[in-house]
Order: sequence, then C-alpha cells, then structure tokens
Amino acid sequence: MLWLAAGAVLRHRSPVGYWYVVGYSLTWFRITRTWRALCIERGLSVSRRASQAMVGDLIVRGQEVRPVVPRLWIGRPTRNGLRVRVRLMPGQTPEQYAQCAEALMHAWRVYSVRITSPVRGLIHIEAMLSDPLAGVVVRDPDALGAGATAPAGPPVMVLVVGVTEKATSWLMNFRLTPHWLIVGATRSGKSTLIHAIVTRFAPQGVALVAIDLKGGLELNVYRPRLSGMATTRAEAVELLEALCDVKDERTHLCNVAGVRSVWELEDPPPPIVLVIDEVAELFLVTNSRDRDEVALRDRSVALLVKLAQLGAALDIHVIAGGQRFGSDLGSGATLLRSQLAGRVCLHVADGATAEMTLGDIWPEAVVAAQMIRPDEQGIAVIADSEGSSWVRARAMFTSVDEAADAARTYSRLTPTLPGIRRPEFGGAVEDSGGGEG
Ligand SMILES: Nc1ncnc2c1ncn2[C@@H]1O[C@H](COP(=O)(O)OP(=O)(O)OP(=O)(O)O)[C@@H](O)[C@H]1O
Repeated sequence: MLWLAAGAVLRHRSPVGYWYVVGYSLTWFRITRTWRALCIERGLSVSRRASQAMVGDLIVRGQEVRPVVPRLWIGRPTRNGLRVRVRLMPGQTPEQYAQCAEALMHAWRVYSVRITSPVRGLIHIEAMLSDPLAGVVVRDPDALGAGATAPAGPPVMVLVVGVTEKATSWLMNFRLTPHWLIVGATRSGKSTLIHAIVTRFAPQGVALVAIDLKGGLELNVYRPRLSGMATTRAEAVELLEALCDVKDERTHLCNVAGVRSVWELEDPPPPIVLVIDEVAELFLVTNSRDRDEVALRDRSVALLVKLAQLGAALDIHVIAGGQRFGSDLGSGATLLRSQLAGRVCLHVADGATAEMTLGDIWPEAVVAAQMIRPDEQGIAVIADSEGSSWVRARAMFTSVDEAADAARTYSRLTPTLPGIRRPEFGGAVEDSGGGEG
C-alpha cells in the first residue's frame, strides 16, 4: 500500500523519475512477456526447418510448432520511453516490423512505436510514452517584424524550418538535397511550411520563381519577391522553357570556365528556387481529347523533369508541393519523384500518397506517415535519400502575413532572370539588386 502511494506521488511530482524507477521496469516486463506471441501472431518468427518436407511420396507444407523469434537486446531507457535493438532474421526486412508498429504499440501500452534501421540487418524499435512534438509550436524569432537589412555574403542554402522529435533542428540543405517533394492533405500544413521556406530565402539573394496553377491563389503573397510567376499552363510552359534556357546558359558558363558546378565560378549566378503549388495540376488535363492541352501538359512535365534532372549543379532547385502525388499521374510523376530526393510527408488522405512519397527510399517510414492525424498540423515524416534514416518533425509556424511581410520587405533583392518577367505587385516593379545574363 505504502509502495503504491509512494509511486503515485513520484509519478505526479517527477514523471521522468517515475519512468526510470518504476515505469521502465513495468514496460520492459510487458515487452518481454508479449514479444514471442506478437512475433508469431504477426509473422515475425521464422522456422528452423524448411516449411515443406517429403513424407513418403508427398510434399507436406506446414508451419513449425515452435518457431524461432528474433532476439531482443535489453531495452535502453530514454527520457520519453525506451529503445531496443533487434537483429533481423534471414529473409526479413525492416518494413515487415514497421507494418506491426501499431500492434506493438497496443500490446505494450505506449503512445507510439517507431521502427528504424540505421544499420543493415539491425532494427531499432523505439517505444514512446508521449508525443515529443505535441504542443510544440516552433516560431522563428527573426521572422517577426523582419528587418530591412539582408544578411551579407552569398546565399545560405541550408534552412532551419522546424524541429525534429530528437530535439534537433530540422534542416533543409539545398546543397546536399537540391529538390524537395512536400505532400499533405488539405489543412495539413503545406502552405505554412512553404511560407517558412520562402520567408528564410527572402532576405538572401535567391531568385524565387513560382508556378501556381490554382490561379495564383496560394503563392500570390510572394509576388513582390518573385523573379517569375506562372498561373496558367501556357505560362508554366513559357516559364519552364525560360528556366531551361537559363540552365543551358549556366552549363555553357561552366564549360567555358572548365568547372563542374556554378559554385566554382568566380562570380556565381544567384541560386534559383522554383516553388510549385499543387504539382498534380501540372499532370492533369480537363479534357484528354484536347490535343493542345495534352501537348502543353506533356511539354511542361518534360521541361520540369529536365530541369530537376540537370539543375542541381547549376544551383537550380525545385520544391514541389501537393495534396496527392501518385503513379496514376503518369510515368512523368515517377520520373519527377526520382529527382526529388528530399521528401516531406505531412498528414495524407490516402495510403498510396504516403507510399509514393516515402516508399521508394524509406519503406518503413510509410506507416509512421500514415499515423499522422489530421489534427497534427505541421507534423511530418521527413526523409532524404542522402540521410541515414527518416525522422518525424514539426515545421515552424510561419503565418501568411509573415511571409507576405518578408516578401515585401526584401522585394528589392529580387534578381531578374533572363527571359523571365517579374510579376507585377501593388502597381510597382522595383529594380532588382542582382541579376545575370
Ligand atoms: N507548423 C505548424 N504549427 C502549428 N500550426 C500549424 C502548423 N502548420 C499549419 N498549422 C495550422 O494548420 C492550418 C492549416 O495549415 P495550411 O494552410 O498550411 O495547410 P495546407 O496543407 O496548406 O492546406 P490547403 O491545402 O487547404 O491550403 C494553419 O492555419 C495553422 O493554423
């Protein structure tokens, strides 16, 4: 009785202390007690012998009565749960364990279970007692009342856009990962994340270009800081053609100077970041019999893929956002996805979109993405093909007013790009600070 009372007091006064002293042992007991049954039930056990044998003239197939279950290393307690390592049995993949995350979560009575595989042949099972990102609203102190002074020096292509559940900064490194795909259902936080990205690029000498086939509704707020904007399919083709010309011009400059990327040039041209809202719109046509529309669609997709394929070393980047992104959009979508190495998957409405966004690089992250609830706005699974694993993170909150404010404040820093007209805003188009061509 006394022990129970002491436990209740400790739990109330110091939840972390209670976890280390009492909670961890209880949870670890629950884990070891249920592990074998869970593995057998969820197909994570393996047979010591072949699943078929000859009995007389017959081949008999069956399941072993006492299969082998993967061995659990002793769980290491963390402040918010515990982490345990498991060696994969021959023939197993981390994805099989990821599919069982929900079953483990319920059997162990923890808030969530994550499966990652930092080393080949080994998985980490992380059981969390609560969501480390719950209630976290990250704000950028510099974004409020953005000053008129831009940072000196060349543009920094590494942006801090949020915080990960490992309490590290969520960095978008455009030098390492030049192109990004941001996918999320409506109200999941896509625009807010794009506001955060644009607000951080605005004070730097970066040329921002936008394609918004929803008539410019979403990206209009950035107009003062945009070097180019397309709101119709015809304009998108025109813009992409001009960007491809810029790409060719930069390739020529590099060839003449005998260097392999624009950063090695004596006077590097400004980075270009193309932001596309609702990228699926580029792939869809209203009337598949309308030859002109189909031709424009095919041209815009081909140009975009080409730009993403060859733009990285020329400091041309693509950020494609959308509610859904599936292979049903055509082979161009899969081709484009293979170029967009950075992936951000917010709450999505269908499993196919999560699969398309993460499945090709981190299959075990798909389940974690599908578990993001509609009310967890700004929470995403982020991954890139360069990184060692995927992680859950929360984007910084940047309101539309902050983004609009930054775009207005730094409009004078907008570079002009050859062959691309700056969009009009508030009746004025200011002279650009830096340019090329
Ligand atoms: N990182 C965040 N932190 C806190 N709240 C957020 C965050 N991101 C988004 N929200 C909340 O979610 C709401 C919807 O976000 P947002 O408009 O960015 O969604 P969206 O995916 O762009 O939706 P739509 O596709 O309908 O435009 C915001 O108004 C804001 O209140």
